[in-house]
Amino acid sequence: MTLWGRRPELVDAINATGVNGDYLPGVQLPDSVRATADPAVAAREADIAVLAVSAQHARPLLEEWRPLWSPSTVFVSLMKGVELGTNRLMSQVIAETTGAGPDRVTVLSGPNLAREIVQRKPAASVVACADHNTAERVQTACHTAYFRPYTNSDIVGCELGGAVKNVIALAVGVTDGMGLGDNAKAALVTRGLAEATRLGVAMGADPLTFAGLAGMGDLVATCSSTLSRNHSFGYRLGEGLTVEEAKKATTQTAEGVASSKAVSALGERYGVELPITAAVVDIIHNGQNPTDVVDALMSRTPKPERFGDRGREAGN
Ligand SMILES: NC(=O)c1ccc[n+]([C@@H]2O[C@H](COP(=O)([O-])OP(=O)(O)OC[C@H]3O[C@@H](n4cnc5c(N)ncnc54)[C@H](O)[C@@H]3O)[C@@H](O)[C@H]2O)c1
Ligand SMILES: O=P(O)(O)OC[C@H](O)CO
Repeated sequence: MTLWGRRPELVDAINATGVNGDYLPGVQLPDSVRATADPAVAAREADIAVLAVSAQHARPLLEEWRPLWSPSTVFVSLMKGVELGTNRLMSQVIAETTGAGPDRVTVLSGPNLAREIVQRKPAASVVACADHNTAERVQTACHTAYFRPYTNSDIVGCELGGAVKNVIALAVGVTDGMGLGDNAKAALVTRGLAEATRLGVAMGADPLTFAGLAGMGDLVATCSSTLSRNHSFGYRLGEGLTVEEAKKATTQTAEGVASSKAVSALGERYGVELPITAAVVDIIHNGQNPTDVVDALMSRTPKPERFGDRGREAGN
């Protein structure tokens, strides 16, 4: 297994010690992992390419790498973000930049905090692909005694579940940082799930996907874990840090920060009301005060929890 990294000094350190000290200090990587700073070496003979850079940086890299892939390489996106500007899901970015058809583009999404996985604690996930055989191939490749992947044909639902949960985790982090309690957290998780489901259904996803690992599962993990970068980022804002201060204090990617704007734009494009996402955008991108935003969210017009019995929900 070959791991590509940007910085030659980190690549050399990984090969010399078997440890990625900048991202996973203290974790011994399997002997089978070799690192390289040369993307051509990593792509050469790659049957399966796992893509895990931050979502806003994926397109330029993939464009640069376009000539490197074999025509049969299967792509697995771990990226839980939506591209700013185009509002494209990562599977769409991968398809556009590699030329791969739907049978070669998969998404792996679920409650998968990296630190717990490298500690080999049990986790489950979903491999989504339009082609069931490809999904099964990736499922087999990553199934271990401590990692249990399920297949799913709903790529849009799985991907959107992963991207929207980051935005909701930011919101939960804010209310946790403000000391607003567990009722507020439960309300945001539940209505956040409704928000993700509404948008997903409008985009052609199966609503039941959001009750699964890539929906509810990932919301629970991300909104309740101190390991979550999105939750931690929101928490800092809730404690009173400015957005710039929170960015400085965050060394890894909190995808929801940029993606909140893209998710909000998707809501506008598909005519879906996303009030929690709008609240996160107001705090992070429009300079609004968290206390005012929470007040505004709570004082919205009262609504039924659901309209009718066909799963169409009111805005929350
Ligand atoms: N860490 C997790 O627990 C976890 C779990 C599931 C999914 N993900 C998803 O995986 C993706 C990556 O997250 P992460 O945790 O690895 O983030 P990270 O911040 O730890 O690492 C991001 C990586 O992208 C690289 N990168 C940053 N800017 C770059 C650029 N301009 N060009 C090339 N490379 C660049 C960095 O060098 C780094 O290796 C995100 O979409 C995240 O949502 C993360
Ligand atoms: O640390 P976060 O907030 O990016 O979340 C990591 C994973 O997506 C959890 O499944």
